[in-house]
Formats: sequence, structure tokens, C-alpha cells
Amino acid sequence: MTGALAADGISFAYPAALFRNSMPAQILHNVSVRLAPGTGTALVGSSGSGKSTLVRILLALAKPSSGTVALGARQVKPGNARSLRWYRQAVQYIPQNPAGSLDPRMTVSQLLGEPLRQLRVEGNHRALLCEALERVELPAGLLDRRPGELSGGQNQRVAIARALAVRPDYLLADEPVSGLDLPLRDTVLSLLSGLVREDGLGLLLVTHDLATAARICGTTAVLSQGRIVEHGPTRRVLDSPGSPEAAALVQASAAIQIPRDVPAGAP
Ligand SMILES: Nc1ncnc2c1ncn2[C@@H]1O[C@H](COP(=O)(O)OP(=O)(O)OP(=O)(O)O)[C@@H](O)[C@H]1O
Repeated sequence: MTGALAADGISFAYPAALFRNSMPAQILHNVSVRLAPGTGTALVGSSGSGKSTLVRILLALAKPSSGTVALGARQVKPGNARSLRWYRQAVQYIPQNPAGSLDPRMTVSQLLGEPLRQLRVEGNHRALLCEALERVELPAGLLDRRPGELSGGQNQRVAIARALAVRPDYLLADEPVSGLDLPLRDTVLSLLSGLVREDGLGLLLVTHDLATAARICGTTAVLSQGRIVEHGPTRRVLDSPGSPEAAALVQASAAIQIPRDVPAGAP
């Protein structure tokens, strides 16, 4: 059984740009988040608050200036591909615009098989590919197609299947539905919700939008200027935000909801 995925006391600064004679930019200040299997945690915050930087640190792609990342009892640090193979298999990333991350020259079979080969995952790869496709409700008949031969929605699911093929315990999804139209957004959110509730994956969902967070995440952490200013049940954050940053995000989410409810043809 995989343990929690925890970032503890993370601080981080991007190095000073020498040519600009600038100081190192302190981006994260003593940030802690803890993810557990079968639970969804939303990381919300305004643009530039440090969400993607924290995700990079959780993915062991950047080294914090202080603090630790650990999966269960095992500490994780940036390192070579071989030393991180176990971690890459356990923790997968779904980027913003997942479909855009697919190489158009590769078939679905090659796209899904690549991480299995790179991470030297044991077992029958063909069976793992089919299992991943089935989980995102795509037929195995698509394995020989290329992204250009699929719809936008199918490509989104292929990209999620790619993360699922290695059978991870955790998914870190950075704004996975921004830029999608509403029906597609709904499909992807339902899929992610099922992965948490039915398959027991742990999910970190990075989003600007608290309404999106509320759909799938029981817990929400609010990041503001590199600090966690609120961390608790999403319902509580929505109903009685305890920080000005959370209050502003609730207001923004509500404002985005209003036009959707306006009947067609209304002035
Ligand atoms: N490579 C870099 N070098 C220097 N500063 C950077 C670098 N990448 C990001 N930053 C700065 O770090 C801060 C946090 O960026 P980050 O991308 O983590 O925020 P974010 O909350 O994910 O924003 P967004 O919601 O717009 O994606 C920003 O001020 C950004 O300009």
C-alpha cells in the first residue's frame, strides 16, 4: 500500500538572473501539502501564486531550497531518470491542455507504450494499454490511430490514459480542463472524479477555479504569493472563506457561474 505523498515545509527561489542584476525571486515560503490515496486535493490560487512551481517540486523536477518531498517513508529528490523510475511510475502528471502534449506522429499504441518502456514497467504492455483505454472509455480499436484522426475529446482521454497506463498511485493535474469547452470539461472532470472515488487514486488538481475544485476535491489549499493561506474542506472554503484570497476566488468562481445560468436569449 502506497503511503501519503507529502511536501513538507517547502521553500523555493528561482535563481537570480545575472544579466539583470536581480535578486533570487523567493516563490514558495514554507509550503506543506499532503495527498492521500482515494482523495482529491485542489491547489487554488491566482496567477503567479506558485502553483506550477510547487507541482514541479512534487514531480522532483526542481529542488527546494528547504523542505522535503516524500512518498510514504521514502524521500524524493531530483536525480537521474534511473533513480526516479519508481517515483515516476507512482506519480504521474497531466499537463494543461493534455491533448496538446501528444506527439501527432505517434499512434495511440506508441503514445501509451512510451512511458511503459521508459519506466521499464513489468507485465504485458498490450494488456496495460487496453486496460488504460478501457478506463477512459475508449475502444482498443483506436490503438493504431494517430491524434490527428481522433476528436478533441478522444485525444484528451488518450492523454489521461497515457498517465494511467503505468498504473500510478497519484495524479498531479495542472489546470487539466482550462481551455476546454464546457461539455468536454465535464467529461474530463467526471473521469478524474471516478479515478479518485472508484479507483482510489490520489489527485492534486491545480486550478484557478473553486467551482471546478468543488466538483472533485474534498480538500482545498489556497496558495497566495507562495504561502498556503487556507487549507481545509472545500465546502467550508466555499461557504465561509477564511482569507481575503479565498474570498476573492469564491467571488470569481461565482461570477463565472452566473452567465452559464442565464437563459438563452436573455439580454
Ligand atoms: N523559470 C523561472 N524563472 C524565474 N521566475 C519564474 C520561473 N517560472 C516561474 N517564475 C515566477 O514564479 C512565480 C510563480 O510562477 P508559477 O508558474 O509557479 O505560478 P502559477 O500560480 O502556477 O501561475 P499560473 O496560474 O499563471 O500558471 C511567478 O512570479 C513567475 O513569474
